[in-house]
Amino acid sequence: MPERGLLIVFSGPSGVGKGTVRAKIFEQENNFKYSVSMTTRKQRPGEVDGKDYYFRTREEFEELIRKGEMLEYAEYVGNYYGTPLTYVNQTLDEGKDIFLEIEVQGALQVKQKKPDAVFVFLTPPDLEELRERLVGRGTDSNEVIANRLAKAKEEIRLMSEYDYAVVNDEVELAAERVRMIIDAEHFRVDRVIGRYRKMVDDSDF
Ligand SMILES: Nc1ncnc2c1ncn2[C@@H]1O[C@H](COP(=O)(O)OP(=O)(O)OP(=O)(O)O)[C@@H](O)[C@H]1O
Ligand SMILES: Nc1nc2c(ncn2[C@@H]2O[C@H](COP(=O)(O)O)[C@@H](O)[C@H]2O)c(=O)[nH]1
Repeated sequence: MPERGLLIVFSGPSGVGKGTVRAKIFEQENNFKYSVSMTTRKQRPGEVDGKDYYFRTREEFEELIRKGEMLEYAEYVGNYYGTPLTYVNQTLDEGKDIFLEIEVQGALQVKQKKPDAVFVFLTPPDLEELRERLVGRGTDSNEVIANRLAKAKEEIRLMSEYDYAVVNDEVELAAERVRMIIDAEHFRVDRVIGRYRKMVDDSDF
């Protein structure tokens, strides 16, 4: 049996740069898998179904919740977002690391169900910079931006639930910090001890 992969939960307020930092990490790292989320939000121009998100109706999403097929889900600013369970479990069973990019309510559910996951919170240098990033991205109305900023304050208050806080001042630096955290997590004694115990138990001398 391969050692189980690492489940990395990557959160932070909308617009902080999670997607941007994740893309930078994935440029240099091809051992990770990415969990494509499901949402009922409207598809933005350029977004691809099955790559950026699985875009579904509320009815379809609620049916999957009923069938127990979501690892976690949350309502965020009027839409459902969630993580399909099967792909995550399959990937971990294959011994590969998997990256979830999700908001805080969902992350707290994962913490209950998969306590050995690694929880990383990406922070903005300050709230004004966060607002500028949301405005600069140009994907949301002023009303949606105001709602997302209000959510951001709640989310930052819950940062203490995470294992690591990484500031996204510069994309390259933030990506390097997250990579270092993941590397270090691979060397945790509780992850490798089982292999060494077996080696010692099975040896003839
Ligand atoms: N370090 C940075 N410095 C300046 N701008 C940044 C930085 N990181 C990301 N951005 C910009 O901020 C905007 C938001 O980034 P991104 O879409 O990656 O955020 P997100 O956290 O994934 O948002 P959401 O949670 O809503 O999906 C983008 O326009 C991106 O180019
Ligand atoms: N709980 C979950 N949150 C998710 C998931 N996928 C994305 N998200 C978060 O939702 C907000 C808004 O995203 P946007 O694409 O509309 O800007 C953001 O914080 C995402 O990280 C998920 O599967 N579960």
